[in-house]
Amino acid sequence: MEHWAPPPHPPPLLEPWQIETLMHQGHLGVNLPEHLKASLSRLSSLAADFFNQTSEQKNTAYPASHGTESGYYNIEDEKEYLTFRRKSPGSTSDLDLQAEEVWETVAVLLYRILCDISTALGIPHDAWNTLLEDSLAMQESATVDPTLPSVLRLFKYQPKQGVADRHTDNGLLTLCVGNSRGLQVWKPSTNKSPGEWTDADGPTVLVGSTLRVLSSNRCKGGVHRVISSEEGRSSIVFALRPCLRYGIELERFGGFGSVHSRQLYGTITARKTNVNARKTSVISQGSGTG
Ligand SMILES: O=C(O)CCC(=O)C(=O)O
Ligand SMILES: [Fe+2]
Repeated sequence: MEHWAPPPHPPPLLEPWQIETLMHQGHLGVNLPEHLKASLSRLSSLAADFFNQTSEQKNTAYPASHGTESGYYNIEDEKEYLTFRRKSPGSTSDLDLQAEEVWETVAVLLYRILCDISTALGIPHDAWNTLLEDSLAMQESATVDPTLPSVLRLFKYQPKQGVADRHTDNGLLTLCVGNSRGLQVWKPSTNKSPGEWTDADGPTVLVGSTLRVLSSNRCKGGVHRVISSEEGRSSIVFALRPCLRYGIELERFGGFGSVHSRQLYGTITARKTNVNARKTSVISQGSGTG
């Protein structure tokens, strides 16, 4: 029998003009497949049930750990959010299972977009393999694995006060799906017009700083913020961040030399203030979920 090798990478997802737009402005509104929309909407209603519980129930079910990086976190009079980082062993709650399903589907979608970007930039698709190890599905683990920083976040912004300051996410790519307006993206200036904030147009993919750096700035970082709204807002955010276990040969990405992923990501995160933490100091350059 003739042997067929498996396809080396997933099939293209976006049109070349969409990839060009994403790389140029750092963000892009995307149409999601129907099955993912249904999956997100189930997660959104389970998230609403979760947020309707008492603080004690929320803190007990998902204790915060690693600062803002895992579990339930509440910023008084602003927003509350639940961060999934791993699958708790033995968990069978509907919310956990739905989060796991959304993680897998969105991670694969972002991986396909990463491959589309690679095609546009002449980066071999397998250059991403070590950076995505164990990240395309939620890993089961008793404790948070510091080498796997990807997160799925469910936000509930309070009416009139829920915000996130201007920032670029840290990771590779982020998908934000909100139930109403509030997310704004920065449109870079062109010859004809100055830069401006515009409302995100539905589900939005954002380029994170790690991808910007790996692409030697050929992909711009997606600058965004969340502004308050009368009715408040809920959103689901998945941030695909690099696995921090291996060195990266930068030649494969069109650069020079090599760097350990942990060092690269550490440098990127060290320069920023977390826009999802309680405010303690003046923000210079913010970073959010991704
Ligand atoms: O709620 C959103 O849609 C975006 C939140 C955000 O930018 C972040 O957490 O980094
Ligand atoms: Fe963000």
